[in-house]
Amino acid sequence: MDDLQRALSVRGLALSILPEKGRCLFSTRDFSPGDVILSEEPYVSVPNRVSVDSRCDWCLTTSNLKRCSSCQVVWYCGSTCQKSDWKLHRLECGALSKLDKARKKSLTSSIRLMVKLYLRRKLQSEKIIPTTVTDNYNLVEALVSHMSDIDEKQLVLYAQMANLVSLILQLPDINIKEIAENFSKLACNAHTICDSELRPLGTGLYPIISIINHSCLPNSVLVFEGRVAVIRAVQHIPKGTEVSISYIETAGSTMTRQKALKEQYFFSCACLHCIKVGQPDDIQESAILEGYRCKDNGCDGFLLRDSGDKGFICHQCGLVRDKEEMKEIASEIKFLSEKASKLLSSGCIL
Ligand SMILES: C[S@@+](CC[C@H](N)C(=O)[O-])C[C@H]1O[C@@H](n2cnc3c(N)ncnc32)[C@H](O)[C@@H]1O
Repeated sequence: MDDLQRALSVRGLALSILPEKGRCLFSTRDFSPGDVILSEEPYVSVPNRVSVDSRCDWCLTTSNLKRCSSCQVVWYCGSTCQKSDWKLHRLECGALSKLDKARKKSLTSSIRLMVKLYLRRKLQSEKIIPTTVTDNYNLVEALVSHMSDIDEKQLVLYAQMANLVSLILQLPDINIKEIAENFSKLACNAHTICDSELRPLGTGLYPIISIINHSCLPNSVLVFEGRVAVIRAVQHIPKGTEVSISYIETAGSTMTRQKALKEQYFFSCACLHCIKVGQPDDIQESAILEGYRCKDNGCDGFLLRDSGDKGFICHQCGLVRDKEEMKEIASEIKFLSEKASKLLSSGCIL
């Protein structure tokens, strides 16, 4: 911990713990908009499984790919990327080569990410890959898992996935429960690696960046430069401020954001945006973003997502419309607007 604090303090950051949020990063100096606060290589990463194109397992490009002739699963764009990944892929290749064709085809990104996580841990513990204060498995151990919040169905799924990982790895002393817990950690800590146009390329685990908490009014943003994750300030961050990013699409109503955060990250956001829930400007903003007018008996209120997630409730007359009704309304609106744009483009409406 002291070594990590020292490494962070060089960057103008400090690790702290808040009772309501757990670990967090604070600034120990001022940052200006655009400043790079932190950048991190992934502890492990995998390309997305894409139907037509494959991606280089190291840099995630789709150009000049050649498949590993031995395992027939992993692709590289050239010898530089292949060499960078070789120590880990040598082990992974041996494990994947033993799988039959159908199993190889059904390998998901999450399974591959977990296999790589355990192989990297093994290589670091055997000192084949060096360990540093910002690149070690202890940082993965420290991640939150929310195991006690997960429902039974999800736990069963994680246990099945853990069994598959264990079958692929064939390592002695492998702990299925620990692998299942690591799947839960990935769910609330791994990041989707995107290109500059926000197209998803892969998934990576960045254990230092994973210390950063969420705000719907964040002072920083996570972007990717290739596989490197970069945290940049989007506003002036004075010394002594918590660094925050947004985990979700912020262009949603307060209830929609709260629902997304609760479902994936198991917390209720209490940022300055969220505490305004129910206030006139929050209702106005939510109505613009979600766009349903009540219109029941001429009511001019807005249908907004209800906090209990039953459906939508009119803030003016209190009418509740359940999710099915809202789905029907949404598809009717879609149908009508498609019809209108067809008529417009055919010149029938002037
Ligand atoms: C990626 S981790 C962030 C670091 C985490 N606080 C820790 O102790 O490792 C995500 C988890 O942090 C907590 N968290 C993040 N942002 C929060 C917030 N604004 N309020 C409360 N908890 C938050 C939630 O438990 C969430 O699942």
